[in-house]
Amino acid sequence: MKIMFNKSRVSSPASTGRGAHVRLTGLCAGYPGRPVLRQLTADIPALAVTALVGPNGSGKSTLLGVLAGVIRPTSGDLRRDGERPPAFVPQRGAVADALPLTVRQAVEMGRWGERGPWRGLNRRDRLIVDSALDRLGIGDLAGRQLGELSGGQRQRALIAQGLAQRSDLLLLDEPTTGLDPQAGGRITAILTELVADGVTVVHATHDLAAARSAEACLLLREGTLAGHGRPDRVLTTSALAEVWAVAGHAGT
Ligand SMILES: Nc1ncnc2c1ncn2[C@@H]1O[C@H](COP(=O)(O)OP(=O)(O)OP(=O)(O)O)[C@@H](O)[C@H]1O
Repeated sequence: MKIMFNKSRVSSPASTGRGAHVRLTGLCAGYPGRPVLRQLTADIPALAVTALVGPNGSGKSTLLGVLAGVIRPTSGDLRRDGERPPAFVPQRGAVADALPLTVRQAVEMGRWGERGPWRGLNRRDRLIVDSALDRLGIGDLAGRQLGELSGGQRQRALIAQGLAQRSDLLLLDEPTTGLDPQAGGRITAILTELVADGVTVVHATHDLAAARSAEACLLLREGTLAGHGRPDRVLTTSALAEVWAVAGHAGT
């Protein structure tokens, strides 16, 4: 992300300071006529899993969009280490179940950013796809249609597609939503394992168990930061009650 904006700055690389992969300073962002994120100042640690937590409409997906570089900050500063564009894994519900794609074809799409959709994959691309399938434990599903898979299997295919982009920053929107606790726990464990491969992981979640197993979290309340840091310190019963009480009051 190297674009410079009038009132905001998005810059890379190596300017975040020690230990941070992304540094937000006074960051504001939203949609035309709809400000959402207000004055966020926080670090997202490198080589860790960070959970974005907050009620519906608190701005988690908007923040993911900013981190992905698809939503421009209106003011403030975003600094990010790393040269490669972030990889974004959308909400499972946003991806049509009936897409006539095999798991391998879906994961191969992760190479399009580098190769272009109309150029065939080379040997290196195919090795990267094989490795992403293996990492997510779905090599044996490679020939199956996406639409035939369970929710947890399909989610793993989407994460493998993100991994095939070979970014050092993986962003995921609610990767465990709609999964049973076992499948959700498996996804959470996989995210933790990816850190050992050199990936910084940020995911938006309503799953408190997943959030608590992250190394860091950002708790959002109506587009502002209600807390950030270690989940055991931030996601206290009183903080959660307060944030959700505000959301209830606002009718979200
Ligand atoms: N494309 C858009 N245009 C205008 N406003 C939007 C758009 N997308 C989201 N919003 C608004 O921005 C605010 C934050 O939405 P966002 O999706 O970031 O919240 P969230 O915390 O991810 O919510 P959820 O948990 O429901 O997914 C909401 O008030 C929402 O209505």
